Amino acid sequence: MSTLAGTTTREVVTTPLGQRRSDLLTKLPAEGALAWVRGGEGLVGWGEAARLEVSGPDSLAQAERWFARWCAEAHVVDPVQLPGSGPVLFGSAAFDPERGTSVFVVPAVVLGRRDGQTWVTTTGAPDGPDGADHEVTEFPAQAADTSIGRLSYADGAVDAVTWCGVVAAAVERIAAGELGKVVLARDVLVTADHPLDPRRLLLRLAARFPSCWTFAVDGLLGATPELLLSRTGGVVESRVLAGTGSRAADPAADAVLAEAFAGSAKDHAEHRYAIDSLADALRPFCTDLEVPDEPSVLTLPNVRHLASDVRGHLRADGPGLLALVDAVHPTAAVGGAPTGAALALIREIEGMDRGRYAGPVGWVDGRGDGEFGLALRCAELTGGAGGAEARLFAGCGIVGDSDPMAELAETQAKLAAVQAALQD
Ligand SMILES: C=C(O[C@H]1C=CC=C(C(=O)O)[C@@H]1O)C(=O)O
Repeated sequence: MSTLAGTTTREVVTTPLGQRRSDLLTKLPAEGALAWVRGGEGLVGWGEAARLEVSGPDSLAQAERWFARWCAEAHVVDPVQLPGSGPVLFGSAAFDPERGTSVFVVPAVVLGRRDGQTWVTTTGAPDGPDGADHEVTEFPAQAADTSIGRLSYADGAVDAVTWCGVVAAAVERIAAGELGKVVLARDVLVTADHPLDPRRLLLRLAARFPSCWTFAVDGLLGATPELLLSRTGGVVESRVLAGTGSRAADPAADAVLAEAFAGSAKDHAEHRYAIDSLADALRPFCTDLEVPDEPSVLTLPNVRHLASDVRGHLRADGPGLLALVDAVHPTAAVGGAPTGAALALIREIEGMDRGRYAGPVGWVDGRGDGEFGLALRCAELTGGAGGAEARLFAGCGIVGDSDPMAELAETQAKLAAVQAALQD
């Protein structure tokens, strides 16, 4: 299904706003918030100039063609000429496009900041209500601080005990030689007394996880530490994560955990699968690809991860960013290895519809620059506008020596990222 709003020539006008410091996320309205922000820079958007919902194996390719046609019919005024200025498409793709629906939105208004420069882009019919005069106002501060009251949690598709059994079954299948790694996930349901304001969640996540990418697309909100792929001109970059260690409040205990984690053979094995899958899929499109020999440790408030930053130069005839995302997804950070066997096992035993969790989420502009992360550490607001319900997700890489109880504890530590942001 696809809808292309507006039949008249579109006017896409980017206006420089100079050096502003105010928080981009505070500009968002409560309805239809779109965001991709890290360290105070990035893009926020609202309103819909066009929207595409698509499912099936060629969803990302369809979205790429659709946005190219949309841009070709637009009259663009863009004196800023930075990645993210001019026409922008936000997207949140299903983890498994054969089972889920991917959502793409061209916002009516985008507020962007990069390298200290701020701009606003408005899209609409010439002289229409969403035209270049659109006011960018700040919402009242209390909107982000409004209490949501008590939170109550319930099992998602699979309860915790059953999920441990699912992990044990996966370990047996790995031991039988069917595959090397599979990522298994679970969800929990949360209901609040009062409506969940997406801006409240986004502001709290961005403040607590400044090294992560805080995102919102069509009711899926989170702060992901994992960059699937970015493209800036001919340069592609990725931050591959896999392998997770716990944190302790006491500094001495935390140092002990950090040392054990850095030397953990199990976590290094999990990481190797993920980095190999990304590098193998990306290399054919690149003239060169720098892949670190050893991962580094990324420390977050709730967990620590093994991380590898990959960088390459695209071949001149390379495809667009959405096609590249399609080529690399799912890496073994969210699927497994080999990919086909892992996806088949996830469909067979996970017992949950992932929807857009663990799928690519981010943005692409009319030049083909953009950033897509993996939708991790996230909540899907399920109650509609003004709703007080959400689904939270977390998954873990399972290898031959995984212990189901330890993996359950790992999902709990990952879920804590959004839970802390929800709590008063
Ligand atoms: C699948 C998730 O995390 C991935 C990213 C980092 C570390 C992971 C791990 O150690 O299992 C996962 O591969 C999730 O957070 O839901």
